[in-house]
Parts: sequence; C-alpha cells; structure tokens
Amino acid sequence: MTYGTTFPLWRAAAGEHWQDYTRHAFVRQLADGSLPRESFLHYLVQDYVFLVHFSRAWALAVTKAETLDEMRLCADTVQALIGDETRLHVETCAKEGIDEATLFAAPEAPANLAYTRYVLDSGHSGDFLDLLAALAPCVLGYGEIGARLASEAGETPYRHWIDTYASEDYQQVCTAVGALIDGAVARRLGDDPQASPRWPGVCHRFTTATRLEVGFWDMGLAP
Ligand SMILES: Cc1ncc(C[n+]2csc(CCO)c2C)c(N)n1
Repeated sequence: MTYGTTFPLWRAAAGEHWQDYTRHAFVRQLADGSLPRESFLHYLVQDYVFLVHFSRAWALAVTKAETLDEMRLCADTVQALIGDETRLHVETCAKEGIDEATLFAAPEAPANLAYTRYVLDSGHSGDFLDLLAALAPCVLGYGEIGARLASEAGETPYRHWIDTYASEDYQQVCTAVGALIDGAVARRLGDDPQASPRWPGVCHRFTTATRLEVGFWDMGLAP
C-alpha cells in the first residue's frame, strides 16, 4: 500500500518504528486469534476514547486548512468518526455489558493520553501539515495492517476488526487521506519537499506518532 507519494517517504523515515507498529505482537495475535478477549476489550474501550479525541484533532484540522477541499475532507472525517467509526466499539462492548456512557467516561490510560494530546498539540503549535503528519500513522497504518491481515489471517474471532480496515470503503479513505497529504505537502513545501527546511520536522512528527501507536498496542496487551 502506498497511498500516494509522501506516505512511503515518511514511512521510510520512521525506520524500524514502522515495523514495530504494524507487526506488533498485538496485531499478530489479532490475526492468529490468540489475543486474549480481556486485552481486546481493554483496547477497544481505550480506542473509543481515542477516537473521541481524534475527532477533535480532525476538527482542529478544519480550522487549520487553507483550501475548501482540505476543509471538506477534514470535516467529512469528523463526521465519519463521530458517526460510523465508533460502531464496532459500541456494538462489541454492548455485547459484553459495557454501555456507551461507560465508554465515554472511561479513564484514559497514560499511553492513550500521550498519543491523542501529542496529536492535538501538533495542530495547536504547528500548521495543517504538522497536524497531518501526526494524524497519518493512525489512518494509513490501520489501512496497511487491515489489507495485510485480510490475506494473512487464519481462523480468528477478530475477523470483523480485520474486515473493517481491509474494506473497500476504508481503503478509499486511506487513498483520499494520502492524496490530501500529497496536496498539502506540495502547497506548503513546494516541488522538492525533501529539500525544504521543514521536511525533517514533519518526518519527526510522523515518527513520534508511530512510536505512540506502538505504545498503544503495548497498553492493549497489558490490561
Ligand atoms: C490507536 C488507533 N490508531 C488508529 C486507529 C484507526 N483510526 C483512527 S481514526 C480513523 C479514521 C480516520 O481518521 C481510523 C481508521 C484507531 N482506531 N486506533
């Protein structure tokens, strides 16, 4: 999966952290079905809270955008996040007797706090591109993981999770976000973005968010 031209460059800049994230033990156990239910539910409750703050970050991106097309895609993402995206979480947790009010009020794990507030700070202290660099590992990493697991995974109770991110719909979201990033880079860093003095900074944000994804999986494995 390349999702445009910028993402492969950022992914390469993240080095081994990208493998640590996308080939984490949590991901392997989702694929082979050995992930303890308790870990999955712990992850899912935290991920619900994560998505609430991610919606806030995409809403911040609407205010940081410089074109109507940028605004539209970010506004659509906010809508998708607070509309459909949390359904997997709400429905799975409801079957386990956890209602949505409990999800919303769940105390945040430190790894969750660190990640979401880092992303929000990237938008507050930086510009639209800084914010996108911090948002990208989450959106595109799950696209890459979903697409890979769809073909690799064996018999697993987590098939629904895999199918969600492997789906045509979600892969299209990743393609659209990849194009948004490419357009934002061209607009702000010019024709030779890797020569821009800002390039190392945006790569650093992408890498930091990738490391925080690793921390999020670690948190899931230690309920
Ligand atoms: C820890 C964590 N990282 C990434 C995702 C995936 N994700 C987050 S927001 C979004 C929609 C578009 O922004 C998607 C697919 C997740 N759920 N939890």
